[in-house]
Amino acid sequence: MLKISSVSKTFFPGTVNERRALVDVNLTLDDGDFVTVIGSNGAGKSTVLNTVAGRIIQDTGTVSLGGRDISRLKEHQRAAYVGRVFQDPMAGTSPNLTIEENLALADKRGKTRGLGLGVTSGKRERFAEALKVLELGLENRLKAKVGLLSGGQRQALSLLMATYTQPKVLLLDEHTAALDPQRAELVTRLTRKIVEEQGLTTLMVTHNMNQALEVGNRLIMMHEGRIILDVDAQRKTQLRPEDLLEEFARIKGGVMDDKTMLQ
Ligand SMILES: Nc1ncnc2c1ncn2[C@@H]1O[C@H](COP(=O)(O)OP(=O)(O)OP(=O)(O)O)[C@@H](O)[C@H]1O
Repeated sequence: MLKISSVSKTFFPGTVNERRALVDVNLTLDDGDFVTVIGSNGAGKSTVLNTVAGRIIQDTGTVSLGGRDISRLKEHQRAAYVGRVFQDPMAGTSPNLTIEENLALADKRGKTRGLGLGVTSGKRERFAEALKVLELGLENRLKAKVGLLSGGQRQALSLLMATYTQPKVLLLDEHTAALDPQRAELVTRLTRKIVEEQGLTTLMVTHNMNQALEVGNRLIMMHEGRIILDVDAQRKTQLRPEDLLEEFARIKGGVMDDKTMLQ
């Protein structure tokens, strides 16, 4: 279970640049919950993910995973529990290393690092088996440098790497946004498959409302640092993107003018 309790975060407090990124955010995910997160620009979506990952430490409140308070753990100390995929396909992989070396890195995540990235034949077999899930034929290219892969292939590999050691929570930060529609579709399909097969507890930020409605078993909408809407699985199946825009306008008394929210 992931529990975010009364978390607030203000950047540059007391200055002209003060930004209240999170205001008393409460969110509990049961094991296996797959929650999509939407909201206007600057709503606090990435900051929520950053506080779970430990990249940002909240001012007040706590974050706990499986009943353990991880609030004060540094990002690298949470690496064993938290998998993350970013928007940039280049961010999750090392271009100068081969596919199998990248997977060896993923395999070591959160463990004490040894010196080299020695890939034994046993490991190689396991990597090849895992790569088959992606249906991209990468299992036949274990010794290819990752820098040679396309953006979509790299993002699929990033996803596999982020989930390789079955993290307690998976954080997806607009991880399909930089891909063309076909590749985005592929990575979305793989995401559903991997999350479902491993029963991963997942938070996925997206600007694509169709994707937010189609994927996962719950949806939250954020605005100005707060969760303003929380939709369960059943209600989610009945909603259309237009309904979300209407909900936003109803709650905030304004119009969602972010074009990207209309995708
Ligand atoms: N590291 C930081 N330093 C200073 N301000 C930050 C930092 N990270 C976020 N902010 C500010 O906090 C607020 C929330 O930002 P956040 O990135 O969480 O929004 P978001 O919902 O992910 O937005 P977007 O959809 O535009 O990516 C914004 O006002 C942003 O400028």
